[in-house]
Amino acid sequence: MNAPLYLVTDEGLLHGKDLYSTVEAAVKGGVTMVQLREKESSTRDFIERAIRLKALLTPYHVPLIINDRVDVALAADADGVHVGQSDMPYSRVKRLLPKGKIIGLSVETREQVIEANEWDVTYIAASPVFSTTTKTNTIVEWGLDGLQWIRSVSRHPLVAIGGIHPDNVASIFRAGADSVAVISAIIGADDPGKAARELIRLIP
Ligand SMILES: Cc1ncc(COP(=O)(O)OP(=O)(O)O)c(N)n1
Ligand SMILES: Cc1nc(C(=O)O)sc1CCOP(=O)(O)O
Ligand SMILES: [Mg+2]
Repeated sequence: MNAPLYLVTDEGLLHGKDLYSTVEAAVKGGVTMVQLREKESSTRDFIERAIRLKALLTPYHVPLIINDRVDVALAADADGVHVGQSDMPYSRVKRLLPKGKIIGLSVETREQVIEANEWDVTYIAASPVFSTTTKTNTIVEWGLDGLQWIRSVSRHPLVAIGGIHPDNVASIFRAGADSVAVISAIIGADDPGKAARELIRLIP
C-alpha cells in the first residue's frame, strides 16, 4: 500500500461545501486514498454517493474505501472496506470481499495489534493517535510512543488517524506510520486543495 495521505469524508464538516468537489480538489492537491464514511445516510444514499465517488476517483487512480459496510462496497465496486473492532469481523469481511480488495482494520489496543498479525489485512489504523473532537467514542490515544511500539511489532502497513494537522504530520511519519488519515484538516478547510498540498509537502 502506497497511500501516504488518506482522506476520510464527513458530511457534517463540509460547512456548505459540495462533497464531490471537495474530494476532487483534495485529490488534485495530493490525497492518495479516500474513505467514504457515512454515519447518518440511508443505504441507498450511501450506495449512490459511493458510485459517484468511485467514478470521480477512477481517472485519478485513487482507491475508494467504504467505511463499515461490505454490502455498500460490493454494490459500488469500491476498492475496499475499513472496519473497526465493533464492525463486521475480519473473517467475514475476508470471505465476502473479492480477492485483491483492500481491508483496513482499526486497532485500539496492544492485543488487537498482535491479533491482526494473524490476518491478511491491507493496513491497520492506530485509533486514535491523538484525541479529536471529530470522533469521541474512542478508548485511549496511542501517541507517538504507541505508534513506535506498533511499528516494532506489526507486520502491516500503519495508518495513523485522529487529531492530525500540519504541525504533527512529520512526527507521525518519524514514529513509523506509513500514512496519515485526516478528516477536519482537509474536509473542514476553506480550501481543501491547498490543505492537501500543505499536508503532502510535510510528509517526509
Ligand atoms: C482509516 C480509519 N481508521 C479508523 C477508523 C475508525 O473506524 P471505527 O473504529 O470502526 O469507527 P467509525 O469510523 O466506523 O466510526 C476509520 N473509519 N478509518
Ligand atoms: C474517523 C475517525 N476514526 C478515529 C479513530 O480513532 O478510530 S478518529 C476519526 C476522526 C479523525 O478526524 P480528524 O482528522 O478530524 O481528527
Ligand atoms: Mg466502523
